[in-house]
Order: sequence, then C-alpha cells, then structure tokens
Amino acid sequence: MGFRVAVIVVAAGSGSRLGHSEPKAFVELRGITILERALRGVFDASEPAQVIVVAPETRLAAARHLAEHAAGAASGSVTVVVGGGTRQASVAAGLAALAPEVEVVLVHDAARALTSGALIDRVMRAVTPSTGVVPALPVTDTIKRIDAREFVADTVDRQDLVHVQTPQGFPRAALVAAYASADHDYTDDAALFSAAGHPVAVVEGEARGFKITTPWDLHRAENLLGVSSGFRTGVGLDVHAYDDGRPLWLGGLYWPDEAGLDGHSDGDAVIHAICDALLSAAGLGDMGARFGSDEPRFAGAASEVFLRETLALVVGSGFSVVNVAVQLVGNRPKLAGRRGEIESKLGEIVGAPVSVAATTSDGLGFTGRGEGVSALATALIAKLSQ
Ligand SMILES: Nc1ccn([C@@H]2O[C@H](COP(=O)(O)OP(=O)(O)OP(=O)(O)O)[C@@H](O)[C@H]2O)c(=O)n1
Ligand SMILES: C[C@](O)(CO)[C@H](O)COP(=O)(O)O
Repeated sequence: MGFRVAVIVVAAGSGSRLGHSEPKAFVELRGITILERALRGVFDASEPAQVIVVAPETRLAAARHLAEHAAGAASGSVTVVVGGGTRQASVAAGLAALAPEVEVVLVHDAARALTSGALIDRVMRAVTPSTGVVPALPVTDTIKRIDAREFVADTVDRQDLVHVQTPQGFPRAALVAAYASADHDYTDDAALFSAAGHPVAVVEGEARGFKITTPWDLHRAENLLGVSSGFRTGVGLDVHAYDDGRPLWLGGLYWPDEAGLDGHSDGDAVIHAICDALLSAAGLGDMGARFGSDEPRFAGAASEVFLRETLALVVGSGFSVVNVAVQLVGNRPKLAGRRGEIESKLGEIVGAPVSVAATTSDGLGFTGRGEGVSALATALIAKLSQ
C-alpha cells in the first residue's frame, strides 16, 4: 500500500536536560516509554502514514518493537533508522528513508509524547504543495531581552509572538531540497524551510503538546496522565507454619540461623500477603488462582517471582501501585533490624513505597505459641488513563 503522508518521529536525542541514563525517548512515562506514547498519537491520526522512527544506534531493535506495539492494528508502515548528532541530522536521516510515493512529510519530536492524533490531522490537512505548517500557541508570559550581565535590556512586544510545536508539516519535494541546501543548524524544520524561501502557515497548537525537556516536564506529563478513574484498595492475608528443616525467606530476604516456613514455594508470607493485596485491589483474584500450588514450576520457588508476576498482571491491567503496607505477626524473626532492607528490596520490585511493620500476638493464638507467622497486607492502586 502506498502512503501520501509520512511522519518522521525524531527520537535520537540523548535528553541531557532530562538527566536520565537512557536516551529520553526510552524513559518511561507512567509505564510506557515517551516514544511509544508519541507514536500512539501518530497512529491515532486519521490518515494512515509511513511512520519513520529515527532512533539512537543502540536502540534500533527497541524502537522497532515499541513502534510495532504502538501501531497495533492500525494501518501504516514503520521504518526505523539511525539518527545523527543533531536534531537536524536526525531529520535528514528520516528524509532519506521516505517511500517514493510520499508527498507530504510531517516531522515530529518523540519528546512531545502527549500530542494528540487530532493535532497531527490538523497539520496534515493544512500542508499544501507550496506551504509548510507549524502548530503554535500564543506566548502568555511577558518576554524580556537580557544583556550579557543578565540584566533586563528591554521588554519584547508579545503581540505577534507564538511558540511553536511539532509536528511540522511540509510538501516533500520542497523540504528535501531545503534540507539539501541548508548551510547551518536550525532549531526547527520550519526555520530551515523558511530560510529556503518557502512560506509557513500556522495552525492552532495544543497545550498537551509540550516538549518533555526537563524533569519538571516529565512530572507534568505524569500528572496529566494521572489517575482517571480513582483509587482501589486490596487486602491480603497469609499464614505459614514454621519448619525447622527449611531455610527462612521472609520479605524477600534470606534469614540465616532462623527456622524456615513451610509451604509449596519458599513460604515467604510477607510477599504472599502483598501479592494477594495487589491482586485483590486490581480485581485479579488471588495467588491460589494465579499461581496454583498444583503447578510444579512454583515448587520451592523464590516468592520474588510471584511478586514480579503479580506486578506485571496489575500494571498490564492499567493500574499503577500507589503504596503497599504489610504487617507480620509472629515471635520470630525480629524484623526491626532489617526493616529498611526489606522495604527497599520490595519497594524496588513494586515500584512504590512498601512499609513493613511487625508485632507479636502477646502469647495468644498459634503465633503466640510459636507455631508460625501470619502477614496482613494492604495495597492502594490507581487506574491510569491511557
Ligand atoms: N541528535 C538528535 C537530537 C534530538 N533529537 C530529537 O529531537 C527531539 C527534540 O529534541 P530535544 O527535546 O531537545 O531532545 P534532546 O536533544 O534529546 O534533549 P537535550 O538537548 O536535553 O539533550 C527529541 O524527540 C529528540 O529525540 C534527535 O532525534 N536527534
Ligand atoms: C522542533 C522544536 O520542538 C519546535 O519547538 C524545537 O525547536 C526543538 O528544539 P530543541 O532545542 O531541540 O529542544
């Protein structure tokens, strides 16, 4: 199938101002990478397009995988190419991969992860055989020019100022020619296109199309995606008898010189209670239903495995964990000395704060008689908007 339109999504930047160790487009924004979120907007546009993702050399396979995932059932084709040392070089690499039949090219920053399909449509429709298009919004702050000493030199009239976003759309032939003759680096494609003598029209941008540049922007995007249909709580209880012949695993830690806990897996009551709390909060049943004790692969299993699988189920159902609290009831082991260790180990797996408390039952009941332990956990999770 031939495409009239191509969308080049530039994702090869390092994101130095964001300050993460991985390239910015591969940083997660509420469990989904910035690149995949940007691509969802692209695939939401009404006209199917050739989508060209420009990625860092080290992330080509990941970019392809994310793009195919974002495409889902949408029609469109995905091409992934290696980016360059500047945004402009990355766009040039994308232009070199255009399919022959493409007439209109949109260039879009992966960093504008929340841009809607509607804005992409608006830009696509406004491009003519001779005119480029940029989405723009009015400047709302007062703009000052400053001097070398960082003193205010003057106030700029903002009446005719806008700030521009992406995608920016262009007629293919004129854009390719403008890129071929560009003699210096421009901060956007429209500037390069204008410098080659072509007109650029403005369409209305959108507030959610802001560029994720700094940690503050990422935070803002996270908040915008935030909770859409409220919080849910869950509760989980687990009980295990002591077994002197087994090693003790509790709270994801190994406890030397302590009697172990009986069970089909390693008997880690703290983790099991947390798994049940998370599953119940998400309405996903319980551990028995999900990780049946009749399954040989769970015999003697480290309970960390259950927690990781539980998390995948919860997150896969569109939830994010807000926090987890768990209390152990038992005479041994004494958790206090290793509380921080447990909280940080489990918090890392859960991706949210986990607080751990412990108590004895004052000699009462099976825990008081030293026959075993029980653990009670609660979880708070939030449904995310997609
Ligand atoms: N060599 C580059 C530089 C930037 N970009 C892309 O251009 C878009 C806008 O760039 P910006 O947000 O400034 O990203 P970075 O250059 O990665 O950020 P920084 O300047 O903070 O390092 C981003 O989607 C980025 O991935 C690119 O593909 N290739
Ligand atoms: C293309 C752009 O996003 C339009 O606003 C912007 O110019 C990119 O600039 P940066 O310096 O690469 O962040």
